[in-house]
Amino acid sequence: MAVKIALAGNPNCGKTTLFNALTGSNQFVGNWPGVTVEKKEGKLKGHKDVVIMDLPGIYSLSPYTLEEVVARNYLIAERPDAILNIVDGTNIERNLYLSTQLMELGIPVIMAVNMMDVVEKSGEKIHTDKLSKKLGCEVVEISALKGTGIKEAAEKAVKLAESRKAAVVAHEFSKEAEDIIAEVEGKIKGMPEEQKRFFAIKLLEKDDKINEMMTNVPDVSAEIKEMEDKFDDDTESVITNERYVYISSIIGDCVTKNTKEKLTTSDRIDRIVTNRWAALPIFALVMFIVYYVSVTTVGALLTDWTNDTLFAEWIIPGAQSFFEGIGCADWLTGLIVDGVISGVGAVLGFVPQMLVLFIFLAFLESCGYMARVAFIMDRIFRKFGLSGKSFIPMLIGSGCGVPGIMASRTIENDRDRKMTIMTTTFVPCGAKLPIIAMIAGAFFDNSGWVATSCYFVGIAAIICSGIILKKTKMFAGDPAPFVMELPAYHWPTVSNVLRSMWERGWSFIKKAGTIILLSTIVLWFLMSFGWESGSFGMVEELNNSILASIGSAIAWIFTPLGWTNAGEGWKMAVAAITGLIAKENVVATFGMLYGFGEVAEDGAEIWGNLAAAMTPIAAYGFLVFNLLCAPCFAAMGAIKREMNNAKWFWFAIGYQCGLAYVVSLCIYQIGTLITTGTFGIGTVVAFLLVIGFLYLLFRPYKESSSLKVDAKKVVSAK
Ligand SMILES: Nc1nc2c(ncn2[C@@H]2O[C@H](COP(=O)(O)OP(=O)(O)OP(=O)(O)O)[C@@H](O)[C@H]2O)c(=O)[nH]1
Ligand SMILES: [Mg+2]
Repeated sequence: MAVKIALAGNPNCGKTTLFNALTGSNQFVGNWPGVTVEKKEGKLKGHKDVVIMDLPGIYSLSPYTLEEVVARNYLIAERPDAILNIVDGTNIERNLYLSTQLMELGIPVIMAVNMMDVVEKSGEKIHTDKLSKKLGCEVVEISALKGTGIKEAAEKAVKLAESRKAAVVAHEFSKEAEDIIAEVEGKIKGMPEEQKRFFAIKLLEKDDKINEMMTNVPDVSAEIKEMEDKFDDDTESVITNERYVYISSIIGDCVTKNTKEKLTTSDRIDRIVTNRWAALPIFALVMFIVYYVSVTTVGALLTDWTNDTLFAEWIIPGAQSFFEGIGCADWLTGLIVDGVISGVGAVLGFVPQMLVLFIFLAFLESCGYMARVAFIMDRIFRKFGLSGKSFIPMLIGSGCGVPGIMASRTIENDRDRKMTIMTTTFVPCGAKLPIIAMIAGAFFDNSGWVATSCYFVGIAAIICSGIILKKTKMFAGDPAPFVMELPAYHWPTVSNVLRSMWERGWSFIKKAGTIILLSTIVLWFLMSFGWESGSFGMVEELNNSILASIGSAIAWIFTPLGWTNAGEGWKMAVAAITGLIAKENVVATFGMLYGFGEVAEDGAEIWGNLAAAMTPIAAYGFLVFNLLCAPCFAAMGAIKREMNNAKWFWFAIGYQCGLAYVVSLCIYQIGTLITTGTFGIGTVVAFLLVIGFLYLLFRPYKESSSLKVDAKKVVSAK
């Protein structure tokens, strides 16, 4: 039978880093607490029958948020054969709080003190031998990042697990507390001796979920009362206090601190980047650089080469003549060249830009800056009644919306969580980058502000939605307090950054080879067949195709958004709809409908045809529509899972599409008024929408509105 070893520890102590190193997996690692939200299983390298389980980080075994519940339930209900307790060596005192709880579970524990590379640099000493004796478990020193000591730690954990010894608790609380715990233990029946302490303490703490995990629950109200009377405090605080007293009693012996207290580099950097005034401009600048470099400079050079030379000059003409040369049927050549290569190729052309973006994101995530951004944004969010915790899902969402939505699990408050799920995908994800780059290239001469503005349009949409939704009954309430420790900055290793980039880039390429390929094939059939001169068959004129009929049937919806030029509005409509399957499809659809391959043959600019189809204002509106409207199928699935309620799911999708439509309409109508002076019904509607929007944004909160009424009454009474 396989042996199961669970990695448990505080958030951000390096569990996933160790898990990846031990199992050869590629799970997501980031330098902030709360990265892992689901348990992940992997086989220990070199051991066929040893399963390692990566768990979300927890501060204690009293869970508050969804991902903490995952970790606790696994430890209690599935009982791994051993726990490898990862402890952050730079923060050992606080980490031991969880350790004392893990050791009460009755599962053999081995402790790995991680981040030893940092500890050694700081001049601190951890005496593992003493620690081991006091805690009654083996303690080893490791650095998950550098890979030192991890093999030994794993081997020891395997041995411990295989021994299947029951664990004994070595630490002790004060005599009074221990006596009461012993009384409760005595009342618990039908449970192995070594597990009793954990349940006894949880019963004393009045943990409301522990009853479900026990077959018969003894009545311990007398003991609770006894403890509360003796210590003059509630039981939970008493036990917490007992733990800390115990930890401080041993820590002096086990750790020799570096007495020279000096300002660490992290503190010095934080003085600048989290400065009240400089923080936001720095963040804006960082994001500008990220998007500027990835969309406009380095990324664009690579992408232009891939699009203009690789695809346009070599692959497409090459494939065309190859298939014609071997006498392939016309329709098949069409399918392959005008369908698959034009569609998938148009998407793949943007891969270099995406990889550059992913390198930046990986760097920002693993160096620790992203955690600061959440902290900075919290100051702003709080003013509007939002929690900065909502910002972490967004940061993750700038890579891909699916993990972004899942990261909402770290949010305790259910309303805030729902709101975050609804708004996270507003931030441009990797798959939206091709749309941004295409529009920036075709209409705005690759200007850097287009991409950066998209990022900030996304943030603005989140903040505005937050404010507006918070003022409705559904979401009213104070934001949950946001407490996040700021991890120390560190240089990410090159291999980690590259691995993270590749992981994301590869899943993107895989998508191009599956769902996007499939979409282009279906689209090609729809755009190549139709009714022409009274009979059904392959059409000469694109406007006679089935796709054109479908598109035209819905195109009127988007007429107010300006997607109408030259009667080609249906192409935009079709592109936006296919974008709901996967965002890259927008580019693939344009690639096919605007002849990604054909234009190139006469040497014209690759996206020249597209540029002629819309005004730049409408194009920007189109871009914003695609940023804000419902995300791809995968992300919609994630929304459905996380909401776990059909009504909420449809509300979220409806809200996203509605907002996208309104914003896009206002951009087009008001932008057109400014640039050309055209005024019409659409303009009036746009202004009314803006006024309505401003009203929703600035109307007082429910509580304060009642105050105002009172004030008026007072005035009139006079
Ligand atoms: N210097 C140093 N950094 C490390 C070490 N181990 C992990 N890290 C870094 O610590 C950060 C957190 O690592 P993760 O593996 O994501 O931590 P985790 O415990 O899985 O975090 P959660 O999933 O949030 O609970 C990352 O930036 C790692 O690169 C180490 O031994 N030394
Ligand atoms: Mg993790």
